[in-house]
Amino acid sequence: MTFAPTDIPAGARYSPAPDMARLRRLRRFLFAALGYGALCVLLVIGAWVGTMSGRAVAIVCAFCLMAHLALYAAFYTNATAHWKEPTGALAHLFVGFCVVALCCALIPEFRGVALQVFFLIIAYDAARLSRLQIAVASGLMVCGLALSPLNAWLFPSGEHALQDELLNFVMAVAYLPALMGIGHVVRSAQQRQRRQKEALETALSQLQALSERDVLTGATNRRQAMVLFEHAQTHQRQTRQPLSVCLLDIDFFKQINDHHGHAVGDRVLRGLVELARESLAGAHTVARWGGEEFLILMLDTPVPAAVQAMNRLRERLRDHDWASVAPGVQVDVSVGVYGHRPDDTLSQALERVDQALYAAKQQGRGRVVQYRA
Ligand SMILES: Nc1nc2c(ncn2[C@@H]2O[C@H](COP(=O)(O)OP(=O)(O)OP(=O)(O)O)[C@@H](O)[C@H]2O)c(=O)[nH]1
Repeated sequence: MTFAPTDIPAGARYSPAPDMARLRRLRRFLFAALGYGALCVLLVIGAWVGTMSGRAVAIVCAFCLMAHLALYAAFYTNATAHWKEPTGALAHLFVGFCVVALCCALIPEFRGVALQVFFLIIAYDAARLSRLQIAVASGLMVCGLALSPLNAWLFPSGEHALQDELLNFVMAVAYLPALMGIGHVVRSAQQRQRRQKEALETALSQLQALSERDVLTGATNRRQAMVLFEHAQTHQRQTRQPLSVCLLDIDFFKQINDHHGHAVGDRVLRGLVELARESLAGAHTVARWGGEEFLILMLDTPVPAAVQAMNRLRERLRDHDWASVAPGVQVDVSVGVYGHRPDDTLSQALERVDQALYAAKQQGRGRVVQYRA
């Protein structure tokens, strides 16, 4: 059943729901930026106490600042949403690689720390990168790392320089498989969690649909019909539009069961719901109220139109060729129609429509009768 949305009062401002994905990305970026901030503080302290070149530190810090301002702009304006990798993990990795490369090239004293920082960056982004992307990033890092021993070999400067550089290189490369493994485990866990969440959501929506439907006919069941009835009442009170309530009962249904069997009776019930749905287009509810009794709620429909619609449905059911269900099956119905008033309670409305149906049965069945007080 569909209801008109509640009107937004004039002058009220519509505020769209915030883009949660964008906010999440921005938060993640700011968290990572804090790490770079800490790195820069460390560098500045190093320069201040005189263990590092102030110029080199200034260059690294300036690069960090510029790169993060550019990244912030991209995240803030949601430009990353159009990127192939909307989380910006690759861009982040690239910035990290440049920072580490700058540190290694300009501040040799800081090389060990810089490499560990790069490990942290990869570990931070590993879950969001594909295996290929991590492999490429790691390969780039290995190449970068290899420059140091190569440099020490080509331009020897001290007794143990080459050995130290080689040791550094081997230690760093040894970390890589572990990092890739961690990335893979985290990513698999995330994917598993996402799949489980999707399966749970699907199961929940199926369960909800099942709990609202009649198992035999697929019509709205009685429990859900009560809920929809209350919604229809609220709708009528808000809009002051007419609401017609109809109760339809198959005439002599017991005889269909007795002559043709219960299975045929079941198929007649299913066929009736199908035909009712076809002939009652619009925002109407067809609910199985009990055995062979159906409640029909017709929103925004005055009683004369509802009576007309019920007569059409009755004729359609009567004239329908039921031979495909079982030869010789005839179906006719009695219907009570009640024009719901905005101040009616649920039980009042149900009692009145039931009285109208009773009158239809009393008057000889096979007819539509409107409730009269
Ligand atoms: N096949 C089938 N029959 C059902 C189902 N639920 C109720 N019935 C049958 O519906 C019949 C209702 O019989 P009655 O209440 O005597 O009504 P009727 O024969 O339609 O007579 P009137 O309503 O007075 O015209 C009973 O035989 C029930 O067994 C169902 O789910 N499937």
